[in-house]
This record gives sequence, C-alpha cells and structure tokens, in this order.
Amino acid sequence: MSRATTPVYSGAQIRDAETPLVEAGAGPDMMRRAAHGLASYVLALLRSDGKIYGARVLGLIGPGNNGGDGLYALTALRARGVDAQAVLVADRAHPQALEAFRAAGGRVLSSVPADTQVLIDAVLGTGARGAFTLPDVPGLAEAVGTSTVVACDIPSGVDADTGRCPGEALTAEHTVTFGGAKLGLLLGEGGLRSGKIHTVDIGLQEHLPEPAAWELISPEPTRRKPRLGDHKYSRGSLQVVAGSPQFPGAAQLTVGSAITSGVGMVRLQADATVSAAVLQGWPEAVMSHGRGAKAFDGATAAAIGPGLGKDRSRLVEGETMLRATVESKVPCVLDASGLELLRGDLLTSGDLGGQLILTPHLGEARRLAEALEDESLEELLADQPDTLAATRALAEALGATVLLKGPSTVVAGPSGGAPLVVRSATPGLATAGTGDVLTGIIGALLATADAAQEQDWVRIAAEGARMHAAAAQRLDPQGFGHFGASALIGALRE
Ligand SMILES: NC(=O)C1=CN([C@@H]2O[C@H](COP(=O)(O)OP(=O)(O)OC[C@H]3O[C@@H](n4cnc5c(N)ncnc54)[C@H](O)[C@@H]3O)[C@@H](O)[C@H]2O)[C@@H](O)CC1
Ligand SMILES: [K+]
Repeated sequence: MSRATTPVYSGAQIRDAETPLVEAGAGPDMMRRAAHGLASYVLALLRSDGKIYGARVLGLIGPGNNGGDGLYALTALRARGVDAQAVLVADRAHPQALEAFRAAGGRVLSSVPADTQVLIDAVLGTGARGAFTLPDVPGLAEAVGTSTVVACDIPSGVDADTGRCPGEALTAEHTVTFGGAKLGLLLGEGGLRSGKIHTVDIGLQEHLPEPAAWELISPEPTRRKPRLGDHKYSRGSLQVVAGSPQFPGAAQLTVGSAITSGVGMVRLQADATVSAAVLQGWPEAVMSHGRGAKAFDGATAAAIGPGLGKDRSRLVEGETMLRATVESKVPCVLDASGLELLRGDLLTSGDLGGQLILTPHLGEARRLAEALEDESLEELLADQPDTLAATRALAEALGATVLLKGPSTVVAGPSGGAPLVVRSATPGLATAGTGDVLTGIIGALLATADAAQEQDWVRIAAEGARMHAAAAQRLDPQGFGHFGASALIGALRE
C-alpha cells in the first residue's frame, strides 16, 4: 500500500505474532516496551496540561497482561514524580508487575480519587472474551466524566477484531496500542470509543502477517494534476443521473461537489425543472438532453442515483445508464435510490465489476442483503455490525466495489484484497444531502483517474470518503455540527 495508509490488524493477528516471541522468552521485554510507550503518552498529556510532578494518575488494573502493562506504566510514571496509584478490579493481578509497582511506592486503592487527572484503563486487552461489565468501584463513574481516560491497548469491553461491544465498555480520549493498530479501534462501536490512537512499536513488525485492512490517513494521489495543454475533454467528463421533481437538491449537491472536486466537464441528465434549478447555482454544468444510453457517449465516468426517489421514469433512466456503464466497464458510482436498481440480473450476476462503486449506508446495505436473501450477510449487518466482514461479503456477492458509509467507512473490492478504512466520525456529516456530496466527489475522482486494477477503485472510493470527512473537519473542527451539505462543498478544497 501507499504511504498514505497505515496497517490495521485483528487482535488475533497480533496475538499470533506475539506467541512465538513469548515462547522464546521475549514477553517481559515486550511488556516493558508497551508500558514505556504508554507512560510516555501519559507524560506528554500531563505536560500539555501543566505539570508532571505530583499529577494524579489512577490505573484501573485487570487480571491479565493488559493489567501488567498498566502496572509497569504506573511504576514508570512514579519514577518521574507522578502520583500514580492503582485500583485492582479483579482478585488477581500480574504478580511481577504488581511487585514492581509496590516497590516503587505505589499503593492499591479501593476507590477512584475525585481529583484524578488521567485514568488509565488497563482492565482488558486482546484477551477479552464475551460481554464485559464495568467494575463496581466507588468514584469510577464520576472520574470517567472528569478525567482524561487513556486506554491501554484497547478500551475495555471492545472486541479487538470487530469493534463490537457485547456488554458495557469504557470510552477513551486516547488509546495507546501495542504492536499495531487493531481493527476494533477503528470499526463500529470501538471506533467511537477509542479516541485518538497512538501505536507503540514493541518489536513485532517482522513477525506480523499481511494486515487485515489499511487505514487511509492522508491524501491518496489517485490522479494526475491538470497539465498545461489540457482541455475540457482531456480532464474527464462525468455524466450525472440525479434529481427528480421531489428531490431537485440532490442533483445540485452531486453536480456542485463534482465540479468543485475538479473534472473537465459535468453533464447532468435530469428533467427541465431540475436542470433549471441546478443551472442557477452551477452555470458551468452542461445539461444532457438524451435519455438513452447514447447520452453517455464521451463520458469517462458516471454518478447515478441521488434524489431519483420513487420517480418511475427517473429510475428507468437510471437503470438504462447503469446497464450501459456495467456493459462498457465505464467507472460509475451508484448511491441512494440508485442502489434500488440492483435487482434481478443486476443483483445476482455477481460480476458487476470493480469499476462500479456502491456507496450504501448501513440501512441500504441491509436492504441489499435482504434482496440477496443472504442470511450470513444479514447477520453481519444486524444490530452491532461487523462492518469489515460485511463490506467484503457484499462486495464479493455483487462482484463490485462497496463503500459502506458510517463513522468508520470501509471500502472493499470484489476479489478479496485488503479493505481500506477511513475514520470519518464527524457528527456534522449525519445530515441530509451529505451522501449526495460524497457521490459527486467520487464521481469526479473516477472521471479523472488513471485506474487499471481493482485495488485502484478501492483507493479512489476511500480517497473520496477521506476528502469528504476532511472537508467536514475543516468546516467544523470542534464538531458542533452546525453546517449543511452545501457548505461542505465550499470546504472541499484542501
Ligand atoms: N502477549 C504478550 O506478550 C504481550 C501482551 N501485551 C498485553 O497483554 C494484553 C493481552 O493480555 P492477556 O492475554 O493476559 O489478556 P487480558 O489482559 O486482555 O485479559 C485476560 C484476562 O481477563 C479475563 N477476561 C476476559 N474477558 C473478560 C470479560 N469479558 N470480563 C471480565 N474478565 C475477562 C480473563 O479471564 C483473563 O484472566 C494485550 O492487550 C496487551 O495489553 C503487551 O504487554 C505486549 C506483550
Ligand atoms: K484496556
């Protein structure tokens, strides 16, 4: 993968990489490195907060090695003058780590002091199994609200492989994770509970397998810059089939975001009232009058679906265009009502092609799983979904690239390459019309890309999701959520 991405592993992959090292006697060394990394991040937090000496840190310590990491980190913090104490939440704790902590003058308390500045969650790590119940420790609930919670490896209660939380869980502002980022820190509920993720090298690198996924963290170059001598046709042409009398705004948002994302020409296929409304805001858009597949001539990509609603003639037009793109393998992004077009042979062919990018949210993905009558996929998408496995399964079933939207967006191609994850948890994005903006961005990227292989489509779709989230972040860095989808278009330029 490129430098814009970082590897993400399942908890099981990290444990498997650790096992031979532990058997060879490297366990204590890895634990020391982990604890040192955790203590360093806590020190940096305390430093930015004012002072280290005498600062109040409390470690919630569980029965296994995660608790051991926590105790060694508290020991290291004590050596720097931090007032670091522990609460043991189980009837046992890592014996050597507890001894070291006590030898450094650390005390085991029975409650969480009210003036705790940093609370280290070292209850459960990758060894967690099944539902977790928050320990009944006096002062804990209050401290969770008033102190900075730092998770050791993974917030307790979060499943390291899926991000599912089968019971209760702690929520951290920071997670210091060891050996490599875990899927559970990015996906599902876990993605909402892990805060800022810091990865500590504990010497596992050369023992790790191919990662289960990659996180896209910075701009992924998917196309060349415009050159001197380019003209509108050489810079790509996007055909948009969007909008209906009921939802004219969807066409405006899709066309506007495509134009702003940079493409030679955006042509809209819509009826007269929708076209007139779009031209008011986007005079550079070209209105395409043909209705059949011929209207598509010259387009280098298509964006189909936003705002077609239940309008019969618009849906027929969308289907004609969708079939034309699938047959000619022209890249296409399909969203919103466009996803309803995947019925009959379009649903069951299993070979729509990686150049077709579907962008469902969870509800739309569930409807596709129902239409496919795929019970195992429905199970993956139910209640607390396993978004990584579900995206892969949906991509494979349809033979297309799937981008599953959510607080962490997952993109997978049809033939099983490693998926990309974009952490897009920005509350302001949860409003009407933001999906139409994403469709326009991806449409523009597709129209201008030099893509040749399946993984390229995955990268393009993920880059679209990253640009979308980055625009929201620029517009609303504090996460107040007081902006609409049109404002997002104005914030697209990086
Ligand atoms: N294997 C190694 O050598 C290393 C492990 N490291 C740390 O070790 C952690 C994994 O340690 P462990 O395998 O000991 O596992 P954990 O420390 O995550 O937890 C295991 C213990 O928790 C109990 N438990 C599991 N699920 C529970 C639940 N739902 N409710 C209540 N109790 C539950 C188990 O009975 C077991 O005693 C990693 O997350 C990491 O922090 C690091 O120190 C690096 C090196
Ligand atoms: K933990």
